[in-house]
Amino acid sequence: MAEVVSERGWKVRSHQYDSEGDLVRTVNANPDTAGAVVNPGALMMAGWSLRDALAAYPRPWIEVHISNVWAREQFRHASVTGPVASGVIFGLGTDGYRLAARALLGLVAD
Ligand SMILES: O=C1C[C@@](O)(C(=O)O)C[C@@H](O)[C@@H]1O
Repeated sequence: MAEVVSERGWKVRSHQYDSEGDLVRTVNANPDTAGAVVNPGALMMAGWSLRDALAAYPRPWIEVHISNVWAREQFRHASVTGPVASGVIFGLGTDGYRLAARALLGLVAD
């Protein structure tokens, strides 16, 4: 991702947390970013606080899931976060992160 966005001079800030509160604080603390790529993990199904934080995030953001959630259990087929994303990528493995970074370049004006 860092290599993809470097063409615009952007840097990647990378955060990984297990707790929803830490994720919410991170989203809220970074409104000054060009955009975001978020894999909410299982919080896609019930992370309403994260959903609200992402809905308030003022920049484009892409939801990424490494696995094809539609090919998995029924409970993974609905996302509470996806509807407030600029776009969603799933099932393409970790390439999804690179593709999301590329999509952000297109969504954010120079
Ligand atoms: O934690 C994960 C991983 C995941 O977000 C993925 O990247 O495929 C898909 C989620 O349903 C699951 O809970």
